[in-house]
Amino acid sequence: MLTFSKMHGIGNDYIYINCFKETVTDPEKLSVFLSDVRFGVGSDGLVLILPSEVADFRMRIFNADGSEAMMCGNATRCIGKYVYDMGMTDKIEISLETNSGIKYLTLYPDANNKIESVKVDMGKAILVPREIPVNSDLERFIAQPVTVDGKEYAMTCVSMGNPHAVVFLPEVDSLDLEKIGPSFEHHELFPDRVNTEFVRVIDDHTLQMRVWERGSGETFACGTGTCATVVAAVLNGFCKKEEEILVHLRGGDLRIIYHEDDTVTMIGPAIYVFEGKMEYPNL
Ligand SMILES: N[C@@H](CCC[C@H](N)C(=O)O)C(=O)O
Repeated sequence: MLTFSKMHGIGNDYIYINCFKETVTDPEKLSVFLSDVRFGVGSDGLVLILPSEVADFRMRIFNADGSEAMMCGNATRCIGKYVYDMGMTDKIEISLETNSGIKYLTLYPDANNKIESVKVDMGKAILVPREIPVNSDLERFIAQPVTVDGKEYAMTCVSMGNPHAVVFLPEVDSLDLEKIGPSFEHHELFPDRVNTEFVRVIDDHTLQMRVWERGSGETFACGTGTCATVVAAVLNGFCKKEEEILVHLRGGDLRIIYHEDDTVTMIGPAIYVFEGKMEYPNL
């Protein structure tokens, strides 16, 4: 039998497997299987919690289509909660190895000594320039023109270990993400595909965001995408560095700070939903 847990960070839900106890032989296929709501459990993908030789723990994250990603902001917070609540650590400052380097987590326990929220030092944002002549350095990064489904958008491309294209729009509620999301994801500009954030600026401390995730479709939240969004908002002059920005997503809110040294801090909740057991599927 395979024991798994379902957890979510503001609705971005993954199946978590504790690989200190379980062995997963084919995580790509297992992610596709488990993510399916009818034949599996239903999730945005699969997260493995593993031992690490360079940090306290290690994370591997697979999208619902089985592709492995470099980083996942919401899963970092959930792993922080999992390892503390399950008694795998008694530290509230832990390090987590990811495919995009080591991330540092601060865990905040509630009155029952269960973790309710987690702060993650997400490392440095990397700006992705456009390859056309420009007048200034900043112009190389912001408002890059892209034509999608015959319509022109201005996007700011930011890597948080994984790639994000951030598009600011006057409103995002009426967008047909099932249609434009895949067109961004598979656009010829992104041979490795891309996560796309559609963002409305509410004021200089508040943003609203919807996201189409590479490999999983529209999700209720994306941690790395929210960080990329705040970085893009600062670059475009909507927000300021060192100020806490509240981002409203479909599943809840995240608090993000883009620092002077280009590192990004993310703060948000982590929720344990249930533990399950299943026969290891015939993949
Ligand atoms: N939901 C995640 C990001 C998951 C990976 C992404 N879809 C990719 O392929 O890069 C988050 O919270 O950051």
